[in-house]
Amino acid sequence: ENVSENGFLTMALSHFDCIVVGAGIQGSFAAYHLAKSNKQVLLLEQFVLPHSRGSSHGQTRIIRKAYEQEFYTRMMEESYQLWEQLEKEANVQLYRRTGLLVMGQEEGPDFQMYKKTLLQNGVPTEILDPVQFAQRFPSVKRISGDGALIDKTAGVLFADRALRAVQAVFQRLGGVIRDGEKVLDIRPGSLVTVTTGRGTYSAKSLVITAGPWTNTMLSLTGLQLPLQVRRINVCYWREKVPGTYGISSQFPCFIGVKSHGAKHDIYGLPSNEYPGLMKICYHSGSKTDADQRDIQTSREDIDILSRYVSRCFPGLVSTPAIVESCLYTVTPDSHFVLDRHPSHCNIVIGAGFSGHGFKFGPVVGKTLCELSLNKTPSHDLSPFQIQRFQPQVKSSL
Ligand SMILES: Cc1cc2nc3c(=O)[nH]c(=O)nc-3n(C[C@H](O)[C@H](O)[C@H](O)COP(=O)(O)OP(=O)(O)OC[C@H]3O[C@@H](n4cnc5c(N)ncnc54)[C@H](O)[C@@H]3O)c2cc1C
Ligand SMILES: O=C(O)[C@@H]1CCCC=N1
Repeated sequence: ENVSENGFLTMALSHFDCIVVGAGIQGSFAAYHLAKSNKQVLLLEQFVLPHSRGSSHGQTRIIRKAYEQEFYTRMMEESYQLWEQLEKEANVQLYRRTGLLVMGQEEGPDFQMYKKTLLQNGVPTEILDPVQFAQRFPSVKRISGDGALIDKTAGVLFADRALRAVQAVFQRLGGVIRDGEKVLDIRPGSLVTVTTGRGTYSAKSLVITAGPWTNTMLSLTGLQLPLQVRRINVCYWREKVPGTYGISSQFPCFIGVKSHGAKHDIYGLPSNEYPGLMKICYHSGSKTDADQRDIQTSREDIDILSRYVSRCFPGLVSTPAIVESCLYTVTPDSHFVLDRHPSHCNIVIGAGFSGHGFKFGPVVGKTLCELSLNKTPSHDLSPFQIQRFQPQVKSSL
């Protein structure tokens, strides 16, 4: 494989400053920031790109500053700026502002935390009383006792387009993507050696952003993190009158905070990618294995969604018209892992994005780049350290 068109061995290409494993949104942004720091970077992806087997595929994701934890809201300040920068570099629209409607038990701790974080951080926010809610959203039935607010900064990210854009800019900066090339072995050391099905490469540092395959990769380095892979049913619901909940009718994204007795949040995006269909999902799913996800194990989440849709969204047919699938890689506290490997400081790990990492892609990529280049991280990484899992972290050697 290391033979160029004119027959010379291209040995020079097999050594890089940094190798990134996994070309989902996090690995692609890590590679992009490393290339911007003038590093020679190799981005390895097991599947031929684009693919729909991980967590970063699909047309849309929610972007928002509304979070229960302030550290995410603060990181999003920078993430918005970096998304805008990528839009300019790639000359493509990646974000459309819609606002985010947050609904939840008014006096409950979750809803109160969203409200507090938004207000304390000066995020443009509207609080709606029941009368204002009914006037503004006649097509949504508010659950009695629910409060409602709008994060006005929120909107939709065009996910597939974003992934293509960041990879294209990375390549324009001189970065190398090798797709259809699965990493089979990792040898830690002052130079890390990575073997794929097609060749062996070395680098001063390695970034592992393997999504649902993270523990498979980490087992090659003697580490296991407490990560669970979950299959998410991505459900689209037909509008009885097309456009009722449409992006063009200024309908917002929404989060129903543990609504209607559900253990997890329910969230949705206005109809857009499939005309006449609104995407509404449950923020959990059945445990699976990254390579076994197509074996459906449970429909419990779809039943919860159907009940919610029929109660709160009377303008939708309450059985899904399309069900696609996607994977979450979830940590015990739902916070990310952004850290160095505990035994090998030149191996950096970005994992466990727990179903809410896409919007942070640019800032996560920047952080992984900083860790990999031994720079001081721009954000406080204490919520994301591996040591918080002790004693659940296992050595697999
Ligand atoms: C249904 C759904 C809805 C979501 N909604 C939102 C949302 O609204 N807002 C938001 O911010 N986030 C959302 N998320 C979460 C977000 O999409 C993920 O956090 C993010 O995509 C994770 O990206 P990743 O790069 O870590 O993983 P992935 O995209 O899975 O990338 C990992 C890559 O590593 C590759 N890889 C693995 N092993 C190897 C190997 N051995 N060799 C080479 N390559 C390898 C994989 O093939 C894959 O391409 C949602 C997720 C899902 C599933
Ligand atoms: O990250 C997001 O915004 C979405 C909606 C809430 C649950 C998870 N993903």
